[in-house]
Amino acid sequence: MASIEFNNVIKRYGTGPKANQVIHGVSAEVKDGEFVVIVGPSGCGKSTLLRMVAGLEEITEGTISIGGRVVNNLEPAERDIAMVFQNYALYPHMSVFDNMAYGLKIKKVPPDEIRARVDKAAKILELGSFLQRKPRELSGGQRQRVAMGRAIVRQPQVFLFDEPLSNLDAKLRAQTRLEIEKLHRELGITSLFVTHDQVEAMTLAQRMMVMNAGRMEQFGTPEEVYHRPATTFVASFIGAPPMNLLSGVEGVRDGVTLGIRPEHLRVVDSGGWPLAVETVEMLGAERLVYGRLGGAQGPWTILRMNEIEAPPAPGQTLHVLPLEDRVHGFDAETGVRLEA
Ligand SMILES: Nc1ncnc2c1ncn2[C@@H]1O[C@H](COP(=O)(O)OP(=O)(O)OP(=O)(O)O)[C@@H](O)[C@H]1O
Repeated sequence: MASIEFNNVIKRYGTGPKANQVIHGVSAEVKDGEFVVIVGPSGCGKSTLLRMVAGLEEITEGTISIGGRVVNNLEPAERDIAMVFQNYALYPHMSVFDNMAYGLKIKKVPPDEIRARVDKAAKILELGSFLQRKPRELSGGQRQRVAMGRAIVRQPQVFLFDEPLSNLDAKLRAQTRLEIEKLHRELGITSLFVTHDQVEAMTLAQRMMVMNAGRMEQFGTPEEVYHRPATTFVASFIGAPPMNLLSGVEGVRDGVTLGIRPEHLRVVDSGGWPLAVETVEMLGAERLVYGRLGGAQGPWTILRMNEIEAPPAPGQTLHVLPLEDRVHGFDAETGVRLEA
């Protein structure tokens, strides 16, 4: 096992005046044995970051270390990592056993040991009864487990996952998520997991790295990121529906954007801010009320109500107030969190 250190990592594609810088100086340390999720919207640079750790992409400036050793100039095979991709890339003509054993055979690991390692991985992943099948005889979730098995048998220092669940349907995704969590609990191998899905990030991560346009906006536990977002970007990216970001609210000084999660707005009998209701969405256990807050600029303000509360009608004006200790303040210009 090993830590992973990013030291002012910069990535440019191309050279000269046409160069396109996509990672703008990322510094962070992933601790030995930690499960870290890199999350952000499409194109923010998360795969590029992962591929630089893997050695599939050159590091333009700065360094990446694995276990205290700078790996910038090491070949992928010398980095002691194993990568799981979104398209499992199994060999179709080989059995599950041979797919998992292949990398070890190439490395001339003795057959007894190959058998032992594959059996152990198959047990952890509950693939024991599928070892003689071909990939086409497996479901998508089982194939993804074989891909993970292939990574496990190599006993790497680091696991790298690039959106491994995005080809699975919602139910299987949730199930495989639990399996990956269990895998990490049992093996404790340092893991970097890339996804654009914030639910996946929140549920899997011990810490998450939230990326936006090639910069790391926050690196913290899911609780920290959710309860103390460092920027308005993080505030609106994590959480669905997103945090309300309000400016021009009565009693709030200029230059401050207020952040309030939809579940932290409460309807009050009188006083409070007027909210003109436009639509109400019924989602089963809860309702989302979309409205315009008096004086506030920007998009809808969203209020989350549980289904037991009487729903407002479109056109009605509610009076709402936030829970006092759940109001976030951000610098309107920079988007950075204001303390106090
Ligand atoms: N080989 C390349 N040459 C030039 N630009 C590239 C190359 N690969 C990626 N990029 C650019 O780098 C930026 C980051 O891409 P990257 O694939 O890392 O994003 P991502 O966050 O993983 O996105 P997605 O979730 O869509 O995969 C994008 O703007 C992309 O267009």
